[in-house]
Parts: sequence; C-alpha cells; structure tokens
Amino acid sequence: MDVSPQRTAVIGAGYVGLTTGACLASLGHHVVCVDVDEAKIARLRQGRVDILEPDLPELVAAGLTDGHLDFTGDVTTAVRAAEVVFLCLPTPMAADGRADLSAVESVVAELGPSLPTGCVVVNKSTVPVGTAAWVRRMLDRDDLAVVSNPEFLREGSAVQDFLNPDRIVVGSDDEDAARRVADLYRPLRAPVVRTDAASAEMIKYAANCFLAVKLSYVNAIAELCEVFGADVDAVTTGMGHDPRIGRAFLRPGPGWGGPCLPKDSSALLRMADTAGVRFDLLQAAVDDNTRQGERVVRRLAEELGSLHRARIGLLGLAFKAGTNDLRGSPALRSAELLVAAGAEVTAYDPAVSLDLHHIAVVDDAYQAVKEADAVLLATEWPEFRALDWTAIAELMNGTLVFDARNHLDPAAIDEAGLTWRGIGRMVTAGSPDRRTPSTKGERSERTA
Ligand SMILES: NC(=O)C1=CN([C@@H]2O[C@H](COP(=O)(O)OP(=O)(O)OC[C@H]3O[C@@H](n4cnc5c(N)ncnc54)[C@H](O)[C@@H]3O)[C@@H](O)[C@H]2O)C=CC1
Ligand SMILES: O=C(O)[C@H]1O[C@H](OP(=O)(O)OP(=O)(O)OC[C@H]2O[C@@H](n3ccc(=O)[nH]c3=O)[C@H](O)[C@@H]2O)[C@H](O)[C@@H](O)[C@@H]1O
Repeated sequence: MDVSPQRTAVIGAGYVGLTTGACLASLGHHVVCVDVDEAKIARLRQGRVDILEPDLPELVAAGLTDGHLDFTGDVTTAVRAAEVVFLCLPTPMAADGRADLSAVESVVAELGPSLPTGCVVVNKSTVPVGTAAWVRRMLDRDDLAVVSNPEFLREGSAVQDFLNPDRIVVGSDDEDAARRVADLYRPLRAPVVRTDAASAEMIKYAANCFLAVKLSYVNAIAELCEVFGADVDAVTTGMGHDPRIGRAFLRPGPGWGGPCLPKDSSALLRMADTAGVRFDLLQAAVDDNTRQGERVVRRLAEELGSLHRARIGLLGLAFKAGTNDLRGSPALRSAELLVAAGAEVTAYDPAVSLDLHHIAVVDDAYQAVKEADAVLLATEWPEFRALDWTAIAELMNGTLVFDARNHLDPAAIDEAGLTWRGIGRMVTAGSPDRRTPSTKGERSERTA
C-alpha cells in the first residue's frame, strides 16, 4: 500500500472527527477516536453511527473489525502512543459572533503533558487565524509541532469528500511535521497546498465565506429575475458556462445555512472588525441572507393574503438534503417566522423525527400537507419530486405550492390543479403560474 501507517488520535468524533478517523483507518492508519460524549463513544464501539452520512457506518464497522479503528472517552489514553493528534473539536459561534475556542483550549490544556515526544498536533477545526500559534504557545514544548490542516468536506457527502478532496491544505513552519501530515493523505493523490499556519487558517474562512457571498449574490439575482420576468435557472446556466464563475453553488434557495457557513462568516467579520478592516461585502451577504429567509415567508403571506391561522405544510427541516443536521437550518427559520406570524406549521423531513417546539413533525409528506393552505418546500430531498400531487391536491385546503428550492416539477403540480411558485423563476403572462392561488374559501368552492 502507498502509505506508511501512522498511529493517530482524533479528538472529537463528530462530522469531521468521525469521518477523519474512519477514513484514515480505511487508508491503513491506526486511529483512536476520542469524545467527551461517553454515550456516543459507547454506540460507536458497537458500530452505531448517529449522523446521516453515506458510507460512514460501513467504514466504521470495517475499521472496528480490522482493528484499525478504536474509540475511547479518555484523551490521555488515546494520545499516549500517538504520532499525530487531530483536533476536530466544535468551534461554534460565541455570543459576540466570534469562534468559541473553549473546547480547543480545554483539550490542549488537558492533553499537552501526555503527548509523546515528536508528536504532531494537527488542527482540523475551523479556527481564527493565529490559533495554531496560540496552541503552540499553550503546549509550550519544543518537542511538539503544530500543523493547521483545515477540512473542506460537506455534510451528506463527508466520506466521499474526504477521500476525494480537491486539495489538502497543510500549514506549518515545521517542514518535517508538515511532510508527515501530507504523507498521511498520500494514497488520496490530491494536490497539497503547503503554506504557513496563518494562511491555512485563512484559506478555510476565505473559502467558506466566498461560498456564502456567492449564494447571497445568486439569491439577489433571483429576486431581480422575479421583478424583471427573467428565469434564474436560465441565468445561472448562462453564467455557469464561464469557467471563471463555474456551475456549482448557484442554486437560489431560502437562504444559506448549516452549522458552518453562518458561524464562519460571523467569525471572519469579527476578525476583520478586531483588526479594524472593513468587510462590507461579507456583511452585506450575511444581511441579505437574513432577508432572504424573511422574503420567503413574506411571499407566502402575500400569496395567501395573511398568515394568521394559515396552515402550512412544510416539506423539509434539515439545512439541506442528504443530512439530518438541523443546525442553522433555513427550513427551521422559515418555520419559526411562520409561527411568529400566526401560522400553524406541520412539517415532514425524511431524516428528522423530533419533537420541535411549536411545529408538529409528522411521519410522511401527505400528513404534513393535509388541510394545508399552502405547501412550503424548504429542503430539496429527492423523494419530494416523486410526490403524487393529485393526491396532495385532494388533501390540501388551498392550492399554493411554494418551492423555495426550485426543486419540484411545476408541470406536475399544475396538472394537479395546484399553483407552483419558485424563487426567481420566469412566470409568463397567461401561464398557469400567473393564476392567483386560491384561499381556503375559494378552494372549498372549487372542490364543491
Ligand atoms: N460539519 C462540517 O461539515 C464541517 C465542520 N468543520 C469544522 O470542524 C469542526 C468540528 O465540526 P463538526 O465535526 O461538525 O462538529 P460536531 O459538533 O459534529 O462534533 C464535535 C465533537 O466534538 C466533541 N467534543 C466537544 N468537546 C470535546 C472535548 N473537550 N473533548 C473531546 N470531544 C469533544 C463533541 O461531543 C462532538 O462529538 C468545527 O470547527 C467546524 O467548523 C469543517 C469542515 C466541515
Ligand atoms: O466548513 C464546513 O462545515 C463546510 O461548509 C460547507 O458545507 P455544508 O455546510 O455541509 O453545506 P453546503 O453544501 O455548503 O451548503 C450550505 C448551505 O448553502 C445552501 N446552498 C448550497 C448550494 C447552492 O447552490 N445553493 C444553496 O442554497 C445549502 O442548502 C445549505 O443551506 C462547505 O460547502 C464545505 O466545503 C465546508 O467544509
């Protein structure tokens, strides 16, 4: 095999840590994953993976079986024999908008004295520029090296992204440590971007915030398309052919969300602010994103006349399709805004079955739309495209289907006698989309 196996410890067994651990084990390394969540560790020891990630349960099971992967709740045991220690700890948004580094700080303080001589501490969490230098000072040991190795995987395709990265970023002023970290990934044959630690830390924020700006831009273009009678699908196709722009990440929606883009844009803004640097572009992207969420709800209110006591069937709760993660979910935000405006929301998500405050969560899409005045599609699950819209039309009180992801087939919805609305999509005069969606009363008359 094209790899020299290394003994690694991964601290934090969440999306990034568990994926890193299971994938490194699959490449032939010996990995011990650590987490403070003892119950999670107990489940992982039995091969039970809580998060929805294709291929991850299989890789975890394979690692447990072939002995390359182990789990423990004890940091000291995990790092005792480690050559490389990955920090995959949460860095959530603190109350003041910065990245909260308390988990990193407490782990570094705890593990420092236990690290074997020559060990490399690799930070994979998304952390403010200067964190590697700070960790180095905290460790205060000349025999240890610190490397910044940010992660770019996406939820829902974490394993595939990890094993097929566009690039591996390795930032350190320690040449030997950087080479050892890059070598861990050698079987992946990915381009390695070798930098100093500060640049590696900045690359991660610069990349995520660029994606955020791109989405706010496309959402604004979509709004203009609505106003001027253009079709955002055609517009983004036309833009995307230009390789300088690219086709990816041009889908308009209910606003960008998730556990990272919002917190990382906030953290970069705080970094800029602290340094006295204006970053109006990023601030505008964040503000526009807040408005985008509100705009979806406002459009529903306009179409229905009022949201007061309106029944909304919400399709999707996760922050995007392919994950059961609700952190920073635009769907949840829409639901909250709808409830605040007096609407009653019944939601269905194929990957989420939780009791949510103020929102009824049901077991299938047809239950969610029953007696609804409008349907709001907020997460682009493929199964929603296969719904029987004729059956849904029978179940609903109203006729409006607001497709905040431009995910559904407008023709199928129209054929069922329902009214499709999307984001930034062209509505030609006289087309069925021009019809005013019926209110409850009108709907009763129509079906009477
Ligand atoms: N979720 C994602 O798609 C990506 C996340 N990131 C970054 O990676 C970092 C981790 O993110 P996620 O994996 O999503 O977080 P997560 O919340 O899924 O996992 C973090 C894990 O760390 C554990 N933990 C917390 N404190 C601990 C401690 N003191 N000792 C040991 N374990 C501890 C938690 O119990 C949890 O299992 C963040 O900085 C995030 O910004 C980077 C790329 C992708
Ligand atoms: O640092 C992180 O945590 C990760 O953040 C994002 O990954 P992720 O949060 O999994 O989700 P994305 O696929 O980027 O989607 C983010 C949000 O943008 C929305 N989106 C995405 C693409 C698009 O065309 N339109 C759109 O509205 C999604 O629905 C979602 O709400 C980045 O894509 C990853 O590269 C990065 O590693």
